[in-house]
This record gives sequence, structure tokens and C-alpha cells, in this order.
Amino acid sequence: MYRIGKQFTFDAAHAVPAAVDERHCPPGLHGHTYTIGVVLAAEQVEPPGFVIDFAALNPFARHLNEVLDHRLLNDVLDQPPTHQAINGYLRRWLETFLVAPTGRVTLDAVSIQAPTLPGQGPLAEYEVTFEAAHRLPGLPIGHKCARIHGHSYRAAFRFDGTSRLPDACLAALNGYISTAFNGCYLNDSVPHAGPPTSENLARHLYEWACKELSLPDGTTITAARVSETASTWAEYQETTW
Ligand SMILES: Nc1nc2c(c(=O)[nH]1)N=C([C@H](O)[C@H](O)COP(=O)(O)OP(=O)(O)OP(=O)(O)O)CN2
Repeated sequence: MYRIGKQFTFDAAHAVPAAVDERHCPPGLHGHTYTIGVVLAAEQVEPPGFVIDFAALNPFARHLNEVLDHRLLNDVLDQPPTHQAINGYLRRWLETFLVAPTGRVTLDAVSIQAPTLPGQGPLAEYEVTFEAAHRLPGLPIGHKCARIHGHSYRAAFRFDGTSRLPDACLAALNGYISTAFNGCYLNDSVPHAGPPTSENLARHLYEWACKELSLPDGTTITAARVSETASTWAEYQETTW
């Protein structure tokens, strides 16, 4: 199972009736910078290795910008604009205009001001960064990611059964990342991962970690996540939920 996530922000005002239990909200008219996290999931990736191109979320970003940003949300929604109502509004938009047309991708979560994994609670995680270049083959002419370009990547490994991986595991992980990823052209350094999309890199790192790390008894790697940019990530894990 693959999941990808992207974060968006918009600034807006709202007022909710005093009777509505809206935590963190003062009574009366006020405003927020809303941070929206969208998580999409698919059992399989499609060429070049995407759940769906992050660019497919651009119309959603435009909608946030044109319809919700710098507005009074009471004028936009047809019910009091609580966080729950805003969440429902955003879900309906995403289901209708993004998810349904694919017939393949599902909307896993929409969060407001909660960019981390929804519904899974705190998990032990180890993060490592690397600086790398790549290009993605098979994209439409003019797609910026078809050009050779680079990112400051973050790779995160989630595991359970222990709160901290043993030093030997961390050394092995750091060693692999620094040899095959950091300072590399990923198309050449990890060709067996497939086109180096975030999804394919996350799957490759998950499988590498499961195979190569000597984990203590009862400890398992539960997921690997790769971020190319500050606002996006892709994650791979073997179990479905
Ligand atoms: N599902 C995926 N979509 C895209 C991936 C990917 O790995 N998985 N990768 C790319 C490109 O590598 C690109 O460099 C990153 O694109 P994007 O997230 O759109 O990055 P930006 O920060 O440039 O996006 P803006 O939101 O427009 O600033 C493309 N898609």
C-alpha cells in the first residue's frame, strides 16, 4: 500500500455559534491560518511510479486560494464553519473532483492543522536526510520533473516494538543512505528502485530495511516515508489498513 500527502495553507475568518463546542476557538469573529493535510492512497502505483502526480492537487490548491483564502468562511459554507464542517467541505471537493475521476485512488485523510499521520498515534521514527538529483522518465513533455533536478530529501523509517533502533541498525541505515543516496544521481545509484519517484524510493527503502537490518526480536519496520519537498511525502508499508 502506498500513501502520499501534501500540505496546503489558507488564511480565513470564521465565527461559530457559542453552542458549538469548537476547541481552540475563541467566541465571536476571529481568524486562522489553516493548515490542510491531504492523504491519498493506492494499492499500486502507475507509471512513472506515482499514486497520482502531486500536480493533480494543483486545482485543489487553486480552489483553496480562490474560494476560501482571505474570506469569511460563514459566507462560503452552507453551515456554521466549524473545523468539522470545513473538513467535510474539503472532503466532498476532493472526492468529487480529484478521487472519483481516477477510479483507483482513495482519499485516506483530510486533516486540519494535523500534518502527521492521522489516526495512528505516536510512533517511533528515525529520520535521515540526503541531498540528491533525479529525473522522472515517462512524464508529459514540459513536465518540470522530466528535467534533471534535485532535492534536499528526508527519509523516515517508522518501527514498533522498541522506542529506539540499536546503534548498529542506525549505522547500517546511515551507511546505505550515504553511499547510495546522498550526493547521488538516483536514476543511476538505485536503478533497481525503478523511476526515482518518492513512492518508489519509499518502497525501496522499506524493503531494504526489512531485509538488511538486524532488528531486535519483536521489532518491526512498519513504514518508510520519503519527502522531496517541505510540503509533500510518500509512504510505503506492506499491510493495508
Ligand atoms: N506522486 C508523486 N508526484 C510527484 C513526484 C513524486 O515523487 N511522487 N515527484 C515530482 C517531482 O520530482 C518534483 O520535483 C516535485 O514536485 P512537487 O511536489 O510538485 O514540488 P514543488 O515544490 O515544486 O511543487 P509546488 O507545490 O508547485 O511548489 C512531481 N510529482
